[in-house]
Amino acid sequence: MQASLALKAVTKIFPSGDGVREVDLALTPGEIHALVGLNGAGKSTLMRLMLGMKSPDSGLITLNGVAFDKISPDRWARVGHLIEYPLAYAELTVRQNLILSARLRGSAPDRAKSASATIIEKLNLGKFAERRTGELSLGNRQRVGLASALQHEPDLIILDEPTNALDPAGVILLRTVLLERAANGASVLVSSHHLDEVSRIADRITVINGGRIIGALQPGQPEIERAFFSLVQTDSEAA
Ligand SMILES: Nc1ncnc2c1ncn2[C@@H]1O[C@H](COP(=O)(O)OP(=O)(O)OP(=O)(O)O)[C@@H](O)[C@H]1O
Repeated sequence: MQASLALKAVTKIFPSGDGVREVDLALTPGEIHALVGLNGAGKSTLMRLMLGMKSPDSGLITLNGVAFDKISPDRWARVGHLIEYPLAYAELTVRQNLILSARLRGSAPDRAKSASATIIEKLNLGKFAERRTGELSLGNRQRVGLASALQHEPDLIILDEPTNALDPAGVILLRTVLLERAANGASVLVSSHHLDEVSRIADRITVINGGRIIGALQPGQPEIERAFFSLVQTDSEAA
C-alpha cells in the first residue's frame, strides 16, 4: 500500500506560546505537496510531528490509517526525510555514508551498494563519492543528505527546505528525482521559501502562518508571490 499521511486537529505548543495549532493536512500518494510560510511559521515543527520526532499535545496523526505508536519499524524504513541538517559522518566518504544509511534502513549489503551507486549518479555526486563527507561544500553535503533520504526509494518523503543550499543544477536534479518518485506513487512533502520552484513541481501548495494552515495557492498561478503575501497579510491582520 502506498503511503498516505493524515493529520487531524494537530496541535503542539511550545512554552513560549509558539508552535502549530489545529492543523488538518493530508498527503496523497503520487502527489508533491509543498508547505510554504515565513520564517518561524511552523513548517519544521509540523514536519517533525509528521515524522514522529515530536509528539502532538492533541490531535491525531496516522499513516495509512495507523496511529504512530502502532507503526512497525519496517514501515518507517520506507520513509525518507531530511530536516534541517544532513545526517552524515564527516570522516566517512560519501559512498560509505550512503551505504551505511541504507543498511540502517534494513537494506541487504548488495542492495545498499547498488542503491547508493544509483543515487550518486542521479544527484551527480560521482566526483565526490570517495571524498570524506566533512570536506564537501555545504551544497554538496546537502546533496548527500538528500541522497540518503531518497536512495531507498521511499514511498513517503518529507524534506525541509531541500533546495536551500543547492545550486541551480542541484535544484533540477532534485526536481527530477522527486517527480520520478511521485510518478511511482510516493507521497512527497517539501517545505520551501522559493515559491517559483514549488510552483514548478508541486501538485498542491499549502500556506502556513503563525502555526495555522491559512489557505492554498495554485501551482503555476500568475503572481504567486503576491498571492502568498496577500494571504499572509490578511491572516496577520486578523490575528
Ligand atoms: N524546540 C523548540 N522550543 C521552543 N520553541 C520552538 C522550538 N522549535 C520551534 N520553536 C518555535 O516554534 C515556531 C515555529 O518554528 P519552526 O522551526 O517550525 O518554523 P519554520 O516555519 O520551520 O521556520 P523557518 O522557515 O525559519 O525554518 C517558532 O516561533 C520557533 O521559535
